[in-house]
Amino acid sequence: MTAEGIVGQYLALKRESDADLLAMQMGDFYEFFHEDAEAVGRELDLKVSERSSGGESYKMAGVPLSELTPYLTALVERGYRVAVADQREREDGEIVREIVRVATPGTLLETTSEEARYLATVVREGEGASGGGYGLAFVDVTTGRFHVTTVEGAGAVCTELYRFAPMEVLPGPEVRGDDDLLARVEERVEATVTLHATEDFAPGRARHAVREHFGDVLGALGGSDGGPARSRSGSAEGSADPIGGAAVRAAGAALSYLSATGVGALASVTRLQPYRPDDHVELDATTQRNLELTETMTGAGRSLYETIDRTVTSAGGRLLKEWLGRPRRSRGELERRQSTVAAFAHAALAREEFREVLGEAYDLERLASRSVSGSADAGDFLRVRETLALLPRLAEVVSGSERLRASPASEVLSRPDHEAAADLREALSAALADDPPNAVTGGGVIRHGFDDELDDLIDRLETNREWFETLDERERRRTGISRLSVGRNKTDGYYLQVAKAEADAVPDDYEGIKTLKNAQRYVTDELREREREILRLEERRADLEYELFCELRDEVAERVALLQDVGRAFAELDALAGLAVHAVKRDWTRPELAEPGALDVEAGRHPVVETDTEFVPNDLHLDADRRFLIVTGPNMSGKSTYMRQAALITLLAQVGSFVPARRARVGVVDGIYTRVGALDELAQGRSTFMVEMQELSNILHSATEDSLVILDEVGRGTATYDGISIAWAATEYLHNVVGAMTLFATHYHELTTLADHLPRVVNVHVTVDDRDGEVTFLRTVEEGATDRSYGVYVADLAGVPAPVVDRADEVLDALREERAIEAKGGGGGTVQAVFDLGSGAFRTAAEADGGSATAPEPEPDPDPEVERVLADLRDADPNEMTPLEALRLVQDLRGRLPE
Ligand SMILES: Nc1ncnc2c1ncn2[C@@H]1O[C@H](COP(=O)(O)OP(=O)(O)OP(=O)(O)O)[C@@H](O)[C@H]1O
Repeated sequence: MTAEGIVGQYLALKRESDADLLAMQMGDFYEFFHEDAEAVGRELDLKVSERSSGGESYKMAGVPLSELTPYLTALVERGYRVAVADQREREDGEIVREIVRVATPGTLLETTSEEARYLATVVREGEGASGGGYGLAFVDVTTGRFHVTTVEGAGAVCTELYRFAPMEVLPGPEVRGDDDLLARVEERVEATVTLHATEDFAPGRARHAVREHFGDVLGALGGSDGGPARSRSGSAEGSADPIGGAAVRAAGAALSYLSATGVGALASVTRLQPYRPDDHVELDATTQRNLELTETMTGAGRSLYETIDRTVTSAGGRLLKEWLGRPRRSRGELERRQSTVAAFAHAALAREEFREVLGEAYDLERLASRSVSGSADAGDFLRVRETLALLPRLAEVVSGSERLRASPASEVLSRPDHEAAADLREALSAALADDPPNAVTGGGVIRHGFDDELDDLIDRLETNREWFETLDERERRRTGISRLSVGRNKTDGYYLQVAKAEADAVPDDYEGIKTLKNAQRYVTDELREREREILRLEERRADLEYELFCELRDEVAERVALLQDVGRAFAELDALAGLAVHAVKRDWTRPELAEPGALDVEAGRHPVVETDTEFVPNDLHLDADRRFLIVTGPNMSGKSTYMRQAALITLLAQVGSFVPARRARVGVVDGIYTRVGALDELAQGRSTFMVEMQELSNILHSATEDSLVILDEVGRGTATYDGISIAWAATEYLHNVVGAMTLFATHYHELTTLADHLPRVVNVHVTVDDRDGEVTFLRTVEEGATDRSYGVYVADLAGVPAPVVDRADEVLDALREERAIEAKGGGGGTVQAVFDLGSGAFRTAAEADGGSATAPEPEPDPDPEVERVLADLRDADPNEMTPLEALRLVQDLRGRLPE
């Protein structure tokens, strides 16, 4: 075919696929043309050559067939979707090329990273404005995990997307037009957005895809199979059914996409795991970022995950990370995890032995996926075998320790089918050679004694090879030629080589095939015959071994669920044992889990800050009567740390971990909401105040009385009085209406007075010692408000000249003059109070109106002379008077007043 023909074919195939790049096989290479070649050259530093044909020039870049995988992986990991077209010879001899697969970020099996690689689909029920029910599916083909759920509202969609951090997102047809949602997704998640065929999102088709893959799972899960939402527990009012119609559509579309991209990974997805968002603690995307669970806001320093991760396997690390993003609400499950952590924490010797054995484990979930997709090699199966062999060893360690034996660890370990695992292990041991080569097609993979036919082939091969090995000696003896040797190479095959000087002595049956400078090469009939036999045997052996290997691969693929079970049990125990190690190392304590609405921490610490600071522990107490703490203290005193510490202790407790405290009692929360500084939005050029208000709005809408809310300086992004007003109103609302446990750090000293009038608001402050003008941060949190207004105070500390500081104080007082805010108490019986910014104190509403605190006296009729005095006073303009005139006026007016 001409070059134009090839390029034409390339472009036609490219048009056929919606991939970003196309790799097309041409003989021993995969080639990219035109812009694709440029993109690949740029991304992978690959040489791009300029060709021309028929007056047209085009760019071209290629990679050898055997090296496609690493290049493909690198491109896909950079976010490209790459179609692969293979070539094949038709019966009539013509070479045809067709796309056999599309490698995409969410379907990539050959990944080098240990991170989870989720593909997400998002659909919305019905047309119309955004909001309403959404169905979500998350599938990781590298581990076979497949989660589906239904959520309400676009915010919840972002929350779930942030939790799973997918590599690729497939928006359903209704979501594609929702620019707002897509923009939010793009901002929060670094994923490739792919527009997959609309028809695969259609309810009937999607349901069919789910049924075809999983069987009648929808009925079994108690799902409504597309009908009205029905909850599994039947009790959770208002919460969406995880496997309702929208979720089925999302799941079905994900399955269709996996099968359309042709990676063969679909088979690794063995179970559909529906979940209800309310199984987990609500942790919106902002909060996950603010709490720096898996990455820090600035990129510097260490995240919570990096600080506490002591797992010894990559699957364990992945699971721990997932847990941190999805804390649980079920006390039963949490107590089970805690008991396991406690057992590992106490049984130090057994724990270390357990971890040492577990450290030998390979990533079984990943190996399972490779096995079913057909990409596993013999080395992978050795790793499967070795990892399965750890199961009885780990069981032995557990049963050898009284504490571990009595803990849920032994139940976790007994979940996978040990007998089936042993059978598979034996099958692999029996079949696999000890040190098989990577290539599965060249022989040497299957163990001697596994298959009679193969053994026979190998024996015959050996006999023939031995014949060749001893041939030189035999021929030297037979011919008397001393410089005679036997060799083999690609072009000549086996041959006899005789030094030229002795060439005259060769017998008649020697047939010359090549003349070299100093030697002559020969073959004989028998040698040819033996050679043909060896080639035939070698080929047959390779074929047979490959056949046997494929049978083995099928056998392993059939046990994919078993491998996943073992892999998941190992991951879970690794995560829990890792938490125990950290708990012991940092002297953490097992928190008591309690009903929602209480948080009681004695000598608590911040889990990340404590690792690199001489940390000053602090107490924290919240309960039904003390639900709202206003935290004051100068900049840098430790307010944020104290509040984040509260959130992180709660979160860790709801992951099942121990917590950094001497003692802790944690009421299980339904959500953690935070609103803290706005570093990153600034970088994105958005209005910080707008973002702040959106986040506040989300908290006020979403939090419940079972939630924990952390507010750090809300209202700071606008004019002071607007800021105070918003902070004030938010406090009232959270206190009176929402009732969430709240910690609110503020520099608005004015707010601290709210504690006197809202019954459940309490002031605490972080102490500093500022005697002798030297400031020492004490970091202890004490009851009561600070008696200072810190803005001016900090200016003073910073060395701003005294006249400026004094003047600032005066201006502040002037600003506050005559301004008063009414504090609204919750419930009918609460006294309405008015806050006077001038005096910094509350008065009752009656006092504020000018009366006294007691019952108001009836108003006397106004005296007409007094009215006239007042009228004259109003008309007087002090700016037009000299001081003497003003003095006279005052004297005059006073004289006219009745006694
Ligand atoms: N209890 C503590 N023990 C030791 N160091 C602490 C403690 N609390 C906070 N710190 C350290 O003090 C520094 C300031 O803390 P933080 O950011 O919480 O202060 P802040 O009062 O919120 O400041 P700002 O008002 O400026 O936001 C941090 O570097 C932190 O590591």
